[in-house]
Amino acid sequence: MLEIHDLNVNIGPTAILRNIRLRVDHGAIVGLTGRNGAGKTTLMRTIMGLLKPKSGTMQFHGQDLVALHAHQRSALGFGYAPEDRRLIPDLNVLENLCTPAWALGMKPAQIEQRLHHVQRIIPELEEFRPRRAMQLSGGQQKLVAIGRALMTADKLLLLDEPFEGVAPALSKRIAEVVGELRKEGFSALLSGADLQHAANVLDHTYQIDRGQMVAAESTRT
Ligand SMILES: Nc1ncnc2c1ncn2[C@@H]1O[C@H](COP(=O)(O)OP(=O)(O)OP(=O)(O)O)[C@@H](O)[C@H]1O
Repeated sequence: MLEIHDLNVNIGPTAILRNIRLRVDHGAIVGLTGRNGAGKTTLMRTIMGLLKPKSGTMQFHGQDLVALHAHQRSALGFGYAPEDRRLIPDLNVLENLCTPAWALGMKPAQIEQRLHHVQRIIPELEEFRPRRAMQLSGGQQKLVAIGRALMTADKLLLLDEPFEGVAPALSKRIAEVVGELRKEGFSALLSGADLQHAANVLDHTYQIDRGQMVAAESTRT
């Protein structure tokens, strides 16, 4: 489904990603591990179209992604929950959930339908809806960021560091949500220095170090 070959990404004059290859099959939950600064966020941002590769190919269902802008990739069914969540602190959770749907020009009835679907996967969001984003814990904000990504995504989710800085009970809950996404037929790429919490839902884990893939292992039988 998503296939990346020989991807090279520079930020300014510095080579950040080198000869990256990665594959996410339909319905697969794939991990991307590596230390801080290894290049996980850079890879996610490049897949979303927020950074332009220097060279290499990225295809989604055989379609060339490199030629598409970020909003065109969202329209293909991609959702992105960034590491720093990027919630708008003064807006309530409902408004935060709706921002990408508004940006894509979805009609109110369609937004309502998506909200219903997202809340079925993450029921906590219904209770959070009236609260301002700044009133939530870091882990609760991560759940909202996943929900927001789901508002426009129906195929591929990129979850950058979903467990980073999250208390164990909420990490367990986020892993359950990833399990639900699998049941719903989503594919996902999850990054983290430690993906232990998600070990039983990951199909494969890629390991990245200093901008290069060092290993890919199968984690499920
Ligand atoms: N805007 C930027 N300008 C210069 N260098 C950058 C920029 N963004 C990232 N880098 C560098 O690119 C490398 C990869 O960073 P990246 O954020 O992708 O790593 P990461 O694996 O996601 O780690 P972290 O969890 O710390 O974010 C790091 O060496 C980082 O310093």
